[in-house]
Amino acid sequence: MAHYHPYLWPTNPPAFRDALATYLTEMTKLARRLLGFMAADIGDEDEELVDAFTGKRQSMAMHYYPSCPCPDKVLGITPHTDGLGLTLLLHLDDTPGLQIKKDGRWYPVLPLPGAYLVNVGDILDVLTNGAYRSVEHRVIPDARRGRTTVVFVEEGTVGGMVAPLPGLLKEQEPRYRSIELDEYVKGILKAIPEGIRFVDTLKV
Ligand SMILES: O=C(O)CCC(=O)C(=O)O
Ligand SMILES: [Fe+2]
Repeated sequence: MAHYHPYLWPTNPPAFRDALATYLTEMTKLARRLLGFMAADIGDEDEELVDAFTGKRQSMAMHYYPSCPCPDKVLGITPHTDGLGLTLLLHLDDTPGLQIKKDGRWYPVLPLPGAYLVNVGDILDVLTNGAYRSVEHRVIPDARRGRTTVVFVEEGTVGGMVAPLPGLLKEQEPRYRSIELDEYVKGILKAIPEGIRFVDTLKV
């Protein structure tokens, strides 16, 4: 809990911070379960993937995208892959807007009532040695309706390193070189304005 900073959130309405704390607890449990499924899927029997995320930094954001009369002229969020580990996205309404890129084309990802959108970030890509690929996405505003989302993000490392899980490297060649988390974050911040994906520079 060293990174827990509830004072950053508004005090009005009065129940807001408590509700967020409960939400964070439940999201942490959901993330653990999802990572357990992913670990089983990639043959990570010791659940190194779950350990990589346990007790690590988490963050949350709430996005509001106002409607825009010229949606083809602006972007809600520019194209990117999530730089950190695992993103869980909740739609608070049924306004469309999120798109993912596949084979050079953009495809809409429509909100489903009661469903979370699980977005693989670059660190999860590295930890799983490329088994789970991070996905490029963007947000387009809607012409008539606003859109609100809640984003929960977790970071993962192997002993402070952004690196393929050691257990996987017993039978696979590393697809990424290892780097300390601090250096990784500095790398991302430098790469964004240059329009490059830092994780691409780690590929071997
Ligand atoms: O609000 C959304 O639909 C996407 C947000 C997003 O891509 C992000 O926060 O990284
Ligand atoms: Fe994103």
